[in-house]
Amino acid sequence: MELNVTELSVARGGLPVLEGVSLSLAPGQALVLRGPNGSGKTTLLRTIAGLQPALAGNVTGAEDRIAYAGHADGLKAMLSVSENLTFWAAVFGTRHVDAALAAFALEPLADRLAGTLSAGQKRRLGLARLLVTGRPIWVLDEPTVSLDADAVTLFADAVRAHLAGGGMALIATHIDLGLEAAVLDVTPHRVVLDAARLGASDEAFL
Ligand SMILES: Nc1ncnc2c1ncn2[C@@H]1O[C@H](COP(=O)(O)OP(=O)(O)OP(=O)(O)O)[C@@H](O)[C@H]1O
Repeated sequence: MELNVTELSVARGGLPVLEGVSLSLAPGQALVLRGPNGSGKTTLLRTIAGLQPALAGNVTGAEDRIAYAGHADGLKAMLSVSENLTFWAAVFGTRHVDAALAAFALEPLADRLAGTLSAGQKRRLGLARLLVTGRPIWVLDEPTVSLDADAVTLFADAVRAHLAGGGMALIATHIDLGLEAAVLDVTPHRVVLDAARLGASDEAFL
């Protein structure tokens, strides 16, 4: 089943950021989002993932099918690496964490408390979580932050394997992951606000 986004308009802090964004993903496909800092990629991904409401437009094919990985890794600091994955596997109703440990070279760290990991190791664990969700659509916001070159390769391999298994991936990234993926530049969809509208937002900065 495809993911379809139609004429989506999204807002952050009460102000419109992007409008008229349409995209679709079929099983086995990846789409890379591009755009300068602050252009609205995170806001778009969060809206597609259902973490915030859209101003206008539709998202279909997303319900209970998206695994979202944002800037925060969402780890339990006082659980070990394997306990973190087991926890998330239970949340998503899956069981096996070994493949996820292996895909991100986490076996040597399996018994380490997540809170003691380096930034790149935490990121690898956060990405390994995707594999235990069992969900077909990966929505990923700057997934390679803190990763070294070897870990970027592991990540790209994991995405390729996911796609080969009929999964889908929507990825905001500033780097070339070497994936066969279509590219959507959000720049033409940016909303240009005048000074009056910029001063009109009273929404809390969350
Ligand atoms: N919590 C917030 N409240 C108000 N405005 C916000 C909030 N978070 C982001 N913004 C603003 O919303 C706009 C879009 O931000 P967003 O994070 O979606 O951009 P981005 O394309 O993901 O940027 P980057 O490439 O730097 O990660 C920016 O102008 C940003 O300053």
